[in-house]
Amino acid sequence: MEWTEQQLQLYIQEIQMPSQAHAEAAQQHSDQLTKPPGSLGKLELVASQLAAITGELWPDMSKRTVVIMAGDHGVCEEGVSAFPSSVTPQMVYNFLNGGAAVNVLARAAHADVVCVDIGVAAKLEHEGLVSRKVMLGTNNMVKGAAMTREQAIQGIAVGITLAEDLYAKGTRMFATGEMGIGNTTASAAIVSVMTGLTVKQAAGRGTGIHDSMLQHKISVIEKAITLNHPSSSDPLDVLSKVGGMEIAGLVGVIIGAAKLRCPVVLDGYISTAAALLAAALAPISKGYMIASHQSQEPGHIHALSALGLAPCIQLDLRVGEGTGAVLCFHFIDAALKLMQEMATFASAGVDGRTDT
Ligand SMILES: Cc1cc2ncn([C@H]3O[C@H](COP(=O)(O)O)[C@@H](O)[C@H]3O)c2cc1C
Ligand SMILES: O=C(O)c1cccnc1
Repeated sequence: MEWTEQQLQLYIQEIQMPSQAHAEAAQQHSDQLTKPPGSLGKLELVASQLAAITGELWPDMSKRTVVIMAGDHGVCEEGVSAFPSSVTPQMVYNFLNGGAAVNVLARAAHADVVCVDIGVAAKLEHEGLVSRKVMLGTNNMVKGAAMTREQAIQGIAVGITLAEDLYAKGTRMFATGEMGIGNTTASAAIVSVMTGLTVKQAAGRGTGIHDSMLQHKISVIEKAITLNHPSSSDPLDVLSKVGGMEIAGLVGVIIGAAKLRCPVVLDGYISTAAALLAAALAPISKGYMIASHQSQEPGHIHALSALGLAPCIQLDLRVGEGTGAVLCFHFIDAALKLMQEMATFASAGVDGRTDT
């Protein structure tokens, strides 16, 4: 089914604010546990946020899914990645066969992996693949728009309907993952337009490009922005002109998760570029986002702070796929377990503070 822009806006209007009352109730409980108040730092904050999101004090987050959106980028013909576009479909099969980094980390974190072909240039067939191809790779953004506005909306709709389907099958927590050679170029363009960072600040080494290729990548992104004039006040314009189809899909997953009152754990730079667009389209969705980690891409921390988010962990990751987001599930599990299992000052007979 094709979505119109109006349908998307109507869906977005249904997103509810996370419940401040539940956040406060969770914080009050946390303050009664046998530790100095606030001393568990982000673990306490995440537990309160989960209560606000779900409306339950200790929600069951055991059914969790990392959604890997895969798409190709026309801009790769400019030479912006250390690897060829052929790696995108090859890695899709690797995900489906369980051999990628994200698969291993997902098994360790008891998470399901769902891989979606939303815009891979090659024809893909595998019984485990979710085939939702909107286009055969984006157009080269230095020659025109990466995709049409309608295709951007279709990509978002794919992400939303997938989130709805997964929710119907029991998923209560989402992680964003992606695969698409060239997608740190599209992400840097989005981050630059949406945050006002210069392209030089927003562009990083992606798969590990050397200095001269990085300079070239910066000039390619600058050229694409000059040619297409994406409007920072119109996220669909930015997505269609300098985005990527897997990024469109992730915008949809984020908006869908927010509408479904589920936390959505963001991975690295590409996921955060999608989150900037989702937040611009649906500001309330920000309350449903958890920033998992700080990527080695230099613009990532700035993109996160533009969203008002702070990463839970810093492991020098620069692989994407959803790896950091899935690792963060362990941290979230720990936060919930502490809240449920720690003794209170009263139950353990521990004296409270005396300085008040
Ligand atoms: C084997 C391999 C596995 C990956 N898994 C994620 N990425 C990551 O690298 C790509 C982005 O970097 P760039 O913009 O420089 O192309 C994306 O596909 C991202 O998911 C991979 C890249 C490679 C080569
Ligand atoms: O931050 C990321 O997610 C990232 C960084 C480099 C390459 N691929 C992904």
